[in-house]
Amino acid sequence: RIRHYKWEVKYEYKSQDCYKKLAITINGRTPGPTIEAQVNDTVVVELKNSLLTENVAIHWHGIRQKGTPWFDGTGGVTQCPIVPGDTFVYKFVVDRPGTYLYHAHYGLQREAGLNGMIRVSLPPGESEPYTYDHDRSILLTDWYHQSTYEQSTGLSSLPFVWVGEPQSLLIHGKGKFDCSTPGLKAGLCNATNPECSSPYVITVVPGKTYRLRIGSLTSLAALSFEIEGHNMTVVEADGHNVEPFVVKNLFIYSGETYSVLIKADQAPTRNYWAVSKIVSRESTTPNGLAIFNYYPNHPRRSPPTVPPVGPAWNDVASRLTQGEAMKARQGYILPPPQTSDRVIVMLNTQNEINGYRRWSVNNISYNLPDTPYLIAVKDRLNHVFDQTPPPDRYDSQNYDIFSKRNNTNATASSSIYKLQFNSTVDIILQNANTMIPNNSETHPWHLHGHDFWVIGYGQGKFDINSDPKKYNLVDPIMKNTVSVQPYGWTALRFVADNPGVWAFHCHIEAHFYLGMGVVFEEGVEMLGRYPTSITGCGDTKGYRRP
Ligand SMILES: O=C1O[C@H]([C@@H](O)CO)C(O)=C1O
Repeated sequence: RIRHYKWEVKYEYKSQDCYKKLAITINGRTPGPTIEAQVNDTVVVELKNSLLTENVAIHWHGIRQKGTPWFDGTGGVTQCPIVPGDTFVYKFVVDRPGTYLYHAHYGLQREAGLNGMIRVSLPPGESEPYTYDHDRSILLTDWYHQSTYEQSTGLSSLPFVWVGEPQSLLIHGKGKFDCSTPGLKAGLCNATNPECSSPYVITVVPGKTYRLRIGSLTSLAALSFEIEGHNMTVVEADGHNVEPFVVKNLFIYSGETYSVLIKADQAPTRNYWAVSKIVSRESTTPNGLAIFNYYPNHPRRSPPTVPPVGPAWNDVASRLTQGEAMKARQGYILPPPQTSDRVIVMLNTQNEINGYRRWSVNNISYNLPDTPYLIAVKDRLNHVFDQTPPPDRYDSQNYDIFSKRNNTNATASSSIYKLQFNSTVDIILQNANTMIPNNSETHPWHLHGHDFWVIGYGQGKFDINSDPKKYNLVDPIMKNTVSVQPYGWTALRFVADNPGVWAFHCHIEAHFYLGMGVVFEEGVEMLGRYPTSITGCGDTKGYRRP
């Protein structure tokens, strides 16, 4: 079946958290409409760019794009961005059930609210290995009052201006900023604006079980999500069934999705709080609040209690515990290849290059070329990006991940990793100290075009001789996004079996913008003709294929 969507993307003033700001909307909404499809449906999105002065591209996060790498929606990697006034047609098959996301993948546009969810259901007659009465989806985001222009200018300026902590946390597009905050410009914040005056409501019928699909597309924040007084049983992560485990609060990083089962089994005479809270950074941002409404109580009736405070922001151990608790569900285990053909260790560092603040992988900070790689590789336009391959290792013997380093030899580059088609690749993401003493951050890494097995986590420096012996090669979960904890490492394995060019990057929007990512290429020579709609920029202006 074809699922056809017609979307218009434009800037509009929105007051998601009572503060008026220019948001990017789809058909007037942020989050945009949820794409609902069944396994093996073809999704067609006809996207009109009405941003007037700005390009756009949309990435279908978690959809592997088998056979359609040109519709991955990654500006500079898989397509030329869509110029103002143009309509671009994305067309791809959703080949697996589960919960996925979509969002802008151009500049910092995700920050402005261009995001939404994708829900792929099983074909009729097939069922999930768990039962529930109703299915609901919520998207968690953080929200800044500055525009993408102000943010991106600050990030690429001397002196460096960091985006700072978000002003609000939104639950499915709704939040509440305190309009009595001193220093606000008159007329911008209006606590009685109907767009924000009541929180998001999840209505439940007492006694019923809900599958709640939770996605995070924060720009920066790692979150803890909880529903007062209710346990959650995690059953799905990034489209894969997990061996069920119960949590009081769910840690969720930007780019991840989870399904949890929640039974409405508490006193039905009242409502409860649903809370999102920033973890892994010491943030001043107030918690996001929604109402978990027990029918027939009034949906706007505030719960009689104070919202739960959630875990401490710096409780790394609990976050690692959740990661380790996640295993592929019995009966749904796809064991990884037991050995790999190549191991790439990626040291994540914050650097300065010519005085400019950047993030790097093995001392290389990523710069996108003007001509998308997919076209450049397919048509052998070797001059459009750096041809020296990036390194598979950093100098781990002499690098102290626990101390502040200047990393003066970091450089910017547009080089890419060429992977042998069908080879098995291990990636070890190694975290380190930032340029601030005694500070290391959390980074969610997202891989396009593939799922990977999460085969190991650890604290401190990864030891290539002993740590691989501890890998879980029996029942590891597959995901498309995984976190790397402060001063820790995460190991993942994937098979390079999807012809195309694929970004792999930190999902913190400002970090990718500052170079924290790499690009993999595999099997592009096997691809047929790409659609000409992806050309038009860099060396492909007025282009005829060689
Ligand atoms: O890239 C970043 O810069 C700031 C800080 O390190 C310097 O202001 C921060 O928290 C980041 O994640």
